[in-house]
Amino acid sequence: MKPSINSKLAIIGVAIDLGAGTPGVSLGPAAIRFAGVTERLSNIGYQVEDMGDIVAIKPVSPHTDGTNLKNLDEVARVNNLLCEKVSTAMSANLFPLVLGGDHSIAIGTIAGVLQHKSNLGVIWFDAHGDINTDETSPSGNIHGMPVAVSLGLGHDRLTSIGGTDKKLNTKNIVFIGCRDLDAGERKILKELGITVFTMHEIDRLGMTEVMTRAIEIASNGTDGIHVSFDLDSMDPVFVQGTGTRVPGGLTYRESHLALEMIAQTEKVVSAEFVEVNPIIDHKNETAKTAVALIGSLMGEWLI
Ligand SMILES: NC(=[NH2+])NCCC[C@H](N)C(=O)O
Ligand SMILES: [Mn+2]
Ligand SMILES: [Mn+2]
Repeated sequence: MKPSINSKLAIIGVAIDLGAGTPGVSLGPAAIRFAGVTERLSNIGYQVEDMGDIVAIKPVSPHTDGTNLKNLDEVARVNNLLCEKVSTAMSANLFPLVLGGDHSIAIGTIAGVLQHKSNLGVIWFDAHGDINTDETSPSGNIHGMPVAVSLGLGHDRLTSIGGTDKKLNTKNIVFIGCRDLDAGERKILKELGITVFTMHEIDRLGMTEVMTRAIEIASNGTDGIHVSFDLDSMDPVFVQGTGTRVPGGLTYRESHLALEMIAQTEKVVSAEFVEVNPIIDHKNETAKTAVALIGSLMGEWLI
């Protein structure tokens, strides 16, 4: 089997749970490595360089600057480091595969990729919208905000990461699998005209049609596609080990089919798999699922 994309790959772990409400996703990178991610990718012909983990340190007091943003200082510090690390990997012509950690790390990953790809398309798999700002967030958890930040919306400690001029374009972002959007998020999504394929559209149109449309949106006028995969996009029966489970999600095969179709485009420049929480999991199954999904995105199934 031949890798479908850049054959040199960097694994970057981010051991952080400070952006999430439930502790434990900081152990995600270890769980995914334990489930054999490096071997799996080596077996399909990738040259894998493990760049190790960025480790978050729990602050004494969670609040900063009088905002409702939980752990803002540390989430910002970690994402600045991640932005640099992703950018360094891409400068060395390595495909950055980022392992979470909570979804706040998409802030650093995307900021890093934007240093190299100024017209980046994004396919975002999630039960949630992750497009809250400090003003709309019901929780203050930063993992519910990375899409907004990557568009330049929200607190400047976050939007400044990687440079305020390097942001995503709303017309090239597409969501897959949403089924739990906050009122404020619906408003933002509507105002910005962002395409969302909720579970309703997936049920109606089928995953093949949804992905055909999604790939078109993320490809149109872009210089690459970033895949951000929150394990909670899948149905809870497949992912016990994730903190914000919502019933009625993607099936195992729907998820794989989607990633396989993206792999076939050969336009993927970076990816992240987030919200794997081994503490609440059963026998590391969620990390194993993540590794299998990574295999599909990286072209394992291609003959
Ligand atoms: N990456 C995630 N799992 N995000 C869940 C976000 C939940 C909710 N919308 C919030 O803002 O708090
Ligand atoms: Mn989610
Ligand atoms: Mn998410």
